[in-house]
Amino acid sequence: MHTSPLITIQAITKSFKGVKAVDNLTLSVGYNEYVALLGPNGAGKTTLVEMIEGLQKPDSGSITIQGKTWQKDAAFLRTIMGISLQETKFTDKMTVSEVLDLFGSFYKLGKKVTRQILQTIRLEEKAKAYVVTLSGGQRQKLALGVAMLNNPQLLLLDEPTTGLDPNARREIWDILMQLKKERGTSMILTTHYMEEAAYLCDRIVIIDKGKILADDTLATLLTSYDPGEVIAFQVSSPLATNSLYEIRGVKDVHWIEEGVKGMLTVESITHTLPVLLNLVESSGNTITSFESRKKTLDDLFRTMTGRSLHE
Ligand SMILES: Nc1ncnc2c1ncn2[C@@H]1O[C@H](COP(=O)(O)OP(=O)(O)OP(=O)(O)O)[C@@H](O)[C@H]1O
Repeated sequence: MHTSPLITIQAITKSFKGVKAVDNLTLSVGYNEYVALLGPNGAGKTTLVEMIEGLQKPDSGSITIQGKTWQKDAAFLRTIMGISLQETKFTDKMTVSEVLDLFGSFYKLGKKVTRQILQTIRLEEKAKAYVVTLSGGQRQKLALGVAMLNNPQLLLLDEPTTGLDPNARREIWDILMQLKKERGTSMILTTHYMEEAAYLCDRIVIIDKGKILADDTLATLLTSYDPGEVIAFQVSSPLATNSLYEIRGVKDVHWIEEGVKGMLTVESITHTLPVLLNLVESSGNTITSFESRKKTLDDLFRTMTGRSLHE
């Protein structure tokens, strides 16, 4: 049993030309814990991850990993980390197994280990294929294979499935879940995909402007921070915002197109819906599209910041 977390980050700040990319941020990550960093472009995710990786130095604050710091124990920290950067580039002139053997040789690993990794990342049938011939998903799997060669305690993955199709994404998710179960790995993952954070991670940390807005399990984030349900709708002619706020149980009105296409956050769909339909019909208006659903992390983020995660 570990008594202290794997990573302890205390009040770190990093500025670029007066802009605080990471702003007095405190966070810890436990052993065998998977944590997702979720936030819009420019939120500070990459800067935070690069400081944990030792690629950037905080202006102030401290980072300890397994009780060690980059200032004193860089060589040790390198041995416990597996890193995959956004869009890893490998030379096209090598085959898949040559890439794994080359990186494996840095850790003095024999071919037996690299064959095992090839199996884990499910690229055996591509062992002799040149990197240039691989699909996007296969390249990402290879990058993951390289990141896991040294059997790392901590995996740091920057958008590992961006741009991949759902099947390739799912395969990478399976590999990561297998690692968690079989090797007790911890992971910090940055992503723009809520489903990815939800599927893989024990905790979700929402970041904006270098600060943590929320840090919790998905279930807690969705229930206790901002409970409610969502009605997304479109009408044929404009509705007044006031008239919507007058409906009992409506907590928020967000227009995608002012007056005609919007989303209501409501306490209960079953209570609000009949009143909404009545309001629309009694004014001779028509609903042209309609969808009701539970809240998502994107809704939560919009409530917190007024913006979407995907802007
Ligand atoms: N080397 C740098 N020089 C100047 N500004 C930087 C540098 N690196 C990051 N920034 C700025 O710091 C802020 C945070 O950037 P960062 O790349 O960490 O965000 P991010 O959340 O990873 O975004 P994305 O999802 O787009 O990768 C941004 O305003 C960015 O422009």
